[in-house]
Amino acid sequence: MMADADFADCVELQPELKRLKLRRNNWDSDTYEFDEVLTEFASQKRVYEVVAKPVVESVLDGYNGTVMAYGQTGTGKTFTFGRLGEVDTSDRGIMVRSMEDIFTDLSPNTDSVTVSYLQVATYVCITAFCIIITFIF
Ligand SMILES: Nc1ncnc2c1ncn2[C@@H]1O[C@H](COP(=O)(O)OP(=O)(O)OP(=O)(O)O)[C@@H](O)[C@H]1O
Repeated sequence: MMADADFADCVELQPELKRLKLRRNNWDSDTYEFDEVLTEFASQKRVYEVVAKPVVESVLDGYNGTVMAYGQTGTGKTFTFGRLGEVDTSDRGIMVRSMEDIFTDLSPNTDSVTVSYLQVATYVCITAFCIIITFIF
């Protein structure tokens, strides 16, 4: 068994600073700043509020919106977007939460909604998951 001192995480998340640190080695690292850094402890609600809710709100103001997840296979794109939350409603993903907010806001007699959903896989198993929402008044 390896002693703790023999290895260290090469990626360090600093959510409170909205930063991600990539260690090159023990004495050198690069730091990247983001609009938001979400850890594995972030709830589906928090992810929705940070990532997709602003897009939904702008859609409801008449703009087109796209939310896209991109990453290696198994990193959680389907979980983050597609969970229905049938057993536990707190599991609901971005697509369900977006629809809830859009259909709460619209007037069925005058408004029309189109939703496109796309999943693509590249040959190295990096996949992208995308929802495009258009709200037409
Ligand atoms: N935030 C999370 N909390 C708990 N489990 C998660 C979370 N995100 C992903 N998982 C689990 O990790 C596994 C892989 O997630 P998922 O299928 O969403 O990955 P993916 O990026 O869509 O993969 P692929 O590109 O192969 O479709 C699943 O078992 C899923 O339940």
